Amino acid sequence: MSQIHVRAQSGDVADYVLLPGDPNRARHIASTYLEGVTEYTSHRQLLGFTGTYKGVRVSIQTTGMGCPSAAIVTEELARLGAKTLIRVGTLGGATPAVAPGDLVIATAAVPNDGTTRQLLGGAPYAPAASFEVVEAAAHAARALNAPHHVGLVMTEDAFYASTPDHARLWASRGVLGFEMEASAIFLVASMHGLRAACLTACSNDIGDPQLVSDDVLAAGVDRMVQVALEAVVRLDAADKKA
Ligand SMILES: O=P(O)(O)O[C@H]1O[C@H](CO)[C@@H](O)[C@H]1O
Ligand SMILES: O=c1cc[nH]c(=O)[nH]1
Repeated sequence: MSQIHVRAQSGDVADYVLLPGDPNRARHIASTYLEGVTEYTSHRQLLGFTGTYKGVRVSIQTTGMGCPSAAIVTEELARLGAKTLIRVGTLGGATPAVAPGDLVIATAAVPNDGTTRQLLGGAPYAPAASFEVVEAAAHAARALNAPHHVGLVMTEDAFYASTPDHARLWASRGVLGFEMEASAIFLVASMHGLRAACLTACSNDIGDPQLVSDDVLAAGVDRMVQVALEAVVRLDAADKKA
């Protein structure tokens, strides 16, 4: 049955779904990396595409920005039958150790957002990525020689509230960077028994809205997408054996 926002039918969406925030990134991934692509939705610019990568059926579904939109999309993808969700986003680095264009593979997301607070009724909870997907992504990053970090991110609502002091405080607690969707995707995926992960390319230093140069960011985004797609191939092979 078609959903309210992700206007697709069961069967339109693949088991494996990549989740960019940005619709232009969704179109870029679909047109650059997938074969036999169909666009199954464009409602509200939450563009969705399905095709194949190395013979594996994969969808690319835009989440929009922020947890409210990402939670809606995750919920509706679960209802449409998706099984494994991998966010492919950008993040503000919390520490100079995360260089422009570097890949960050989140193990969990500190939930500094209102959507997970509402869903949890204020109960403490640790929104975490699925170990199997993190492992597959880390393996793919090593195989592709993609500079990468594996660890915590913070998910927040207020893009312009972040300051260098806030970033340094959270970096001292192990946070690698800041983004705006992972906590909601992890929680809603867990509530539906789905696997989820979050890969991000570093687009800027936190507190500095100036993005890294277009070519450095584009190269980082493309490395991230290749890592995500190779992780899907690895997961699919393991899933078929299980
Ligand atoms: O590049 P995307 O995937 O949109 O991710 C990041 O960029 C947006 C903010 O500029 C937020 O959505 C944040 O999470
Ligand atoms: O949430 C985000 C994403 C990218 N860069 C930031 O500074 N914050």
